[in-house]
Amino acid sequence: MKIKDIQVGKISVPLVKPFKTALRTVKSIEDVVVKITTDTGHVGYGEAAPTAVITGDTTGAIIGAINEYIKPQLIGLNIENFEEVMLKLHSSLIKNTSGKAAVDIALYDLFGQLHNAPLYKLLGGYRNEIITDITISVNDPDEMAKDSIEAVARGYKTLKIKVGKDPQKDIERIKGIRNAIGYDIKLRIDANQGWRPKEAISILRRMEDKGLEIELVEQPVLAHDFEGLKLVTDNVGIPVLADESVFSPRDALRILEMRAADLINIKLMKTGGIYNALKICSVAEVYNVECMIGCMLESKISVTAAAHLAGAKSIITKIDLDGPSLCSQDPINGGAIFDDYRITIPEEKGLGFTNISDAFF
Ligand SMILES: C[C@H](N)C(=O)N[C@@H](CCC(=O)O)C(=O)O
Ligand SMILES: [Mg+2]
Repeated sequence: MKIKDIQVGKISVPLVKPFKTALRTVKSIEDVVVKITTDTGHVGYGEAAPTAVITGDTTGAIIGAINEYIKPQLIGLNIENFEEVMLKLHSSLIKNTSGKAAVDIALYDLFGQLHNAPLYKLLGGYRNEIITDITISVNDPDEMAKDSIEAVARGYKTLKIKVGKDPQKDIERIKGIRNAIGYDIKLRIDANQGWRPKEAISILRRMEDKGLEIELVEQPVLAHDFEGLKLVTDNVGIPVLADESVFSPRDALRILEMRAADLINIKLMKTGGIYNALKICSVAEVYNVECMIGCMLESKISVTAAAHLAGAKSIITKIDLDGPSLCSQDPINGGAIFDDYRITIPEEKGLGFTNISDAFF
C-alpha cells in the first residue's frame, strides 16, 4: 500500500453559538482537511485546526507545511513500513504540529485499513464507547448558568467551564453555575492561561473554601511557566491539568518529573497526531498519571481519530471531545457517532469514514 497522492482542502462548519475562552472567540470551525490516496485505491482522511493562539499554526502555515515539506517526504512510501512513514513525517520540519496531525491521522486511517481493523482495536482495544464533557464558554455569569442548565438537560454529566478572562468574576461564574445545576454534575474549569500563579492559588482556594467542588483546573497559568504551574499544583487541593504546557512527549516528561501538574491533556493538534500522543500515554503510564483527551475546534474527522485513541488507552480517563457537539451541522459521513455526551467508536476498518465529499478538496 504505497502513498500515491496527498490532497489538501478546507472544511467550514458554523458553531451553534460563539465559542469563547480567555484566548479567543470563534464563530465557526475553519479547518484544513487532508486526503491521502494509495496505489491500492485506499483513501485516508485527516484534519488540522488552525489554532494560532495556542499552536502558532495558521491555515496558510498548515497548507504550506503539508504541500512543501511533508508531501515530498511521503510520496511513494509504503504504509506497511509504518515506522518509516512516521519517522519521515515527524522529521519533515519542526513544530507545525497541526499540519503533521492532519497527515498522521490520515496515515493511521490507512494503517487500520491495511490491517483490516478499526484503529482503536489495533492500538489497544480497551473500549468502544466514551463519555465526553461539553464546554461552557466564558460569558456573563447569568448566561453561563443558562448554558449549563441546557447542557445538563441534554444529559451531560460533566461540564468544562471556561474561566480566566476577568479573574474576580470567575468565582461568581462558578457559584452561579453551581446554584443553577446543583452538585450531581461534575465541573472542571479551564483558565486557558488567564491567571498569574499567585492569583490562581487565591482564586482556587476561595473556590475550595466555598465548597464549589471543582473536579480539576486546566492550565491556570501561562504555557511556558512550568515553575508557576508547579507553584499552583503544590498549593491547591484541586487537581491541576497541564494543557497548553504539554505539546510533546518531552514536555510531558518534564512536567511529570517536576511534578508540576497532576494530569495531562493530550490533543492531537499539539502532539502532531497519534504517533506522539501514544508516547505521552506511555510517559503518563510510567508516572501513573491519568490523562484527558481534548480537542481544539475540530470537526468529526480529527475528533474521530482522538476518540479511537481514547478507546484504545486506559490511561485516558477524562474526555473533552465536544468539537462535533458544538457544531450546528455534521458534513462528514461515517466516523465516530456523536450522540451528545455519548461517543461510539466505529467498528469499520481504520477510522471508519465513508464517502467524504470530494467537494472539500
Ligand atoms: C473544544 C474543547 N473543549 C476546548 O476547550 N479546547 C481547548 C481550546 C480550543 C480552542 O481554542 O480552539 C482547550 O483549551 O482545552
Ligand atoms: Mg484547555
